[in-house]
Parts: sequence; structure tokens; C-alpha cells
Amino acid sequence: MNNDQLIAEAAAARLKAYTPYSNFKVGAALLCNDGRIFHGCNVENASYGLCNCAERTAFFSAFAHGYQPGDFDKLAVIGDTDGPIAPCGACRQVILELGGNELPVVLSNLKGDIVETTASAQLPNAFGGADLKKK
Ligand SMILES: O=c1ccn([C@H]2C[C@H](O)[C@@H](CO)O2)c(=O)[nH]1
Ligand SMILES: [Zn+2]
Repeated sequence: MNNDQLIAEAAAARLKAYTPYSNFKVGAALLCNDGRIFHGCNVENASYGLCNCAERTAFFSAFAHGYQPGDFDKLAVIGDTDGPIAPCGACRQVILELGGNELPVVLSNLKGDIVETTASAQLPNAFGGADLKKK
């Protein structure tokens, strides 16, 4: 599965987004190390703070199907942005913990701009589970 193929999966998921408030649709595709792909789209709510991003939808779907940290090979995300989409801070935090520091993250847009980065590069100096264990 190359980047273009995973981006195409994210683009297909994007079309399922529920976005009556922002009309800004985002898609994500999360590749597992057994080859399975989980899709995510943003799902909005009239109570705006309850909106869930495409990236977190994809991860939460994978966990609901029994996948765990360490099971993922790559995340692709696509939105109708000028440059490659930039995941929000909340998603960067979730991607880092559930996907792991080295998870490749492929960010793209409808024009075909693509950048490949990693979960940890997207959130330097992150708070994490290890911090909770300090007394
Ligand atoms: O990377 C991103 C950025 C934004 N959104 C969603 C959240 C909200 O539904 C809409 C506008 O912020 O786009 C995502 O799903 N992923
Ligand atoms: Zn987000």
C-alpha cells in the first residue's frame, strides 16, 4: 500500500463526513500492520465541542475492532486545504499515543499536495502517559 493508495482511501472516507456546520470535510485512512484499513471522517454536532475529527474517528474505529497501540503502519489524512491538511492539536495528541512516536503520517489535500511526517514530529515535547507516573 503506497501513499497515493492510502490517500485515495482517505479521500473516499472524506465523502462520508457529516459536516452541516463547517461544511469542511476531512477523511482519514489508518493502515494496520496486518493490512487492514480503518477509515475516518469528521462527524459534527450542533453542540460544536462534540465534533469528532476524521483522524480520531479512524483510530477509535480501529480500537473498537480490537486493534491496539503497535498495530499501525501509517495514517493518511486529506482535506480541502491550500496546503496539506494540518491535524488539530487534539488529534496530534491522540495520534501520538495510539499510533506511536514513529507512526508515518501522510497529510494531503484535494490538489495533490502531500507531505509525510511522523506522529512525534507533529507534536514536539508532548505530554504522555509516562508523565502521569512521576510522583
Ligand atoms: O485535521 C482536521 C481538521 C479539522 N477537522 C474537522 C473538525 C471539524 O468538523 C471541521 C472544522 O474544523 O473539520 C478534522 O476532522 N480534521
Ligand atoms: Zn482533530
